Amino acid sequence: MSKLRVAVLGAKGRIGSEAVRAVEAAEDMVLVAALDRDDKIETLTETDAQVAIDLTHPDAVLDNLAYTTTHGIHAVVGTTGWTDERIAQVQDWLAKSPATGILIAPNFSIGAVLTMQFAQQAARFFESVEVIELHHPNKADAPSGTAHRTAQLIAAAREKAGCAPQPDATSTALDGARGADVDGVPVHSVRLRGLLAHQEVLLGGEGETLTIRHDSLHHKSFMPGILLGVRRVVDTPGLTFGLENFLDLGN
Ligand SMILES: NC(=O)C1=CN([C@@H]2O[C@H](COP(=O)(O)OP(=O)(O)OC[C@H]3O[C@@H](n4cnc5c(N)ncnc54)[C@H](O)[C@@H]3O)[C@@H](O)[C@H]2O)C=CC1
Ligand SMILES: O=C(O)C1=N[C@H](C(=O)O)C[C@H](O)C1
Repeated sequence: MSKLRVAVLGAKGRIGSEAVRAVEAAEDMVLVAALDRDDKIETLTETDAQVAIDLTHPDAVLDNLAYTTTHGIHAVVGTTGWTDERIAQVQDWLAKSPATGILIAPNFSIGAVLTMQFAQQAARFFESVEVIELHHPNKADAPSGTAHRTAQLIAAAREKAGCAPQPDATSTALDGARGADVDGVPVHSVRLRGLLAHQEVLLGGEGETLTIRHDSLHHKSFMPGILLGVRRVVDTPGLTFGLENFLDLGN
């Protein structure tokens, strides 16, 4: 069987450099390009890349996807900063290149994906839910893509179940003290040297709390998810949002 021809964008970055090593070590893949900021994206077509893994920056990812989609190159995207408008733009490009697949995953680690699933499952049983994400201080965006997605999933589950808005009697607060509001769910961002990527979902009800916590302690935690995404995206045309769609989670 021929090997998948894979390129990494953001190859000199924290997660991109780990992805380069993971692709090189995968027996069913060959790394055809490892590009960073000053390299020309045309290298993707020159090297006949089948899949591009984008681990760059929210300011760069859309231009990269415009190129890959137009040229029929599948993409596995870990870069964050997704809004409804940006996703709609990607859908427009895909409509003109219907055989192309794009996977956008807010988080490639299995533990983080399960955290989102468990939080979504638990959300309707508790009066209050808040999300705290904790990352290294070099991170460009806040809140994290994972926390944003977690809060959206929680809010959707609560709305579907007809939950009342969360109680909060705060009448005076310093700006930011109650976090960012994502669809009614407060999301708090901590940036601290020594951390990598961590998240807690706090759920509270009468006389009890439930805390769901996940810790990524090394960038290796994201690699099995990225490699799975590469293997699956070539046979999955259109946009897939979330690695859970490629995992058999039984729901
Ligand atoms: N979905 C997931 O599981 C994960 C996602 N991420 C996300 O991946 C992104 C990168 O994170 P880090 O590696 O920590 O950042 P980083 O700053 O260490 O690396 C980003 C790299 O992309 C390069 N770059 C910028 N623009 C580029 C362009 N147009 N073409 C090619 N390369 C370009 C930069 O020079 C840099 O080397 C962030 O959005 C982060 O949130 C990070 C870890 C896991
Ligand atoms: O920047 C990071 O490091 C990470 N970014 C992703 C996010 O914003 O959720 C995934 C993980 O948290 C690591």
